[in-house]
Amino acid sequence: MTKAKICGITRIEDARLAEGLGAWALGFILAPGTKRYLEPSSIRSIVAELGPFISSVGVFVDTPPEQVLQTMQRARLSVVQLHGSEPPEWAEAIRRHYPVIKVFKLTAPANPAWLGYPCDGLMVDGAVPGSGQAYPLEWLSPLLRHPRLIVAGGLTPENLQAVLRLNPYAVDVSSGVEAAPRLKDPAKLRQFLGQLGPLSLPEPG
Ligand SMILES: O=C(O)c1ccccc1NCC(=O)[C@H](O)[C@H](O)COP(=O)(O)O
Repeated sequence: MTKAKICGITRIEDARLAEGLGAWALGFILAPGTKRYLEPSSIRSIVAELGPFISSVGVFVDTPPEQVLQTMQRARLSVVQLHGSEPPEWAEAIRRHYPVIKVFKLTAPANPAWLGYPCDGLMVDGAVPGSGQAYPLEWLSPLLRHPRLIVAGGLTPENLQAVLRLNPYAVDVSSGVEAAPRLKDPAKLRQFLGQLGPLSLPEPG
């Protein structure tokens, strides 16, 4: 069953609602200067309010491994997402401490060589993160055999079903469930997460 990561969380109420609706993971943006950036101390306060079984993901862009590890500790996060052009050696260093999701941005069909990158989850995204930019789903074909493929980029409650037909490990969404940048829309969160998990299964018989 495909899982869901809700990214760009900045408020405790959005985190609680997403967790209550069955999200597998929440993403916190740690790339300074970007519009959903949140200070590690604020992330830590939100994470402290969550249950023990949800993954809290720190999203970094080209941050050196030592700094990633320090920030992860300060924010009390559990998974690292590398969203820039990080070399494989950086991922290997971080993986000694945390699971790593590596993101590749699609501007053309996916490159099968990405399957060899040392990571625990492989995410594909649109060209500009957090912008709602989509791409032709056929571009994912070379990666569909990855056991933990996470599909992101321009997802919304309306187009989610097309992606679910590909049966990825997880989907990731940010702007598609927002009322405005930094603020999740409760109705959109419900529409999105309601399509995943046992509640979306048809009634037996
Ligand atoms: O969301 C951001 O502002 C962001 C900034 C810098 C690096 C990564 C960022 N987001 C990462 C995500 O995982 C988003 O969920 C992903 O790009 C999909 O976004 P959207 O197309 O808006 O659903």
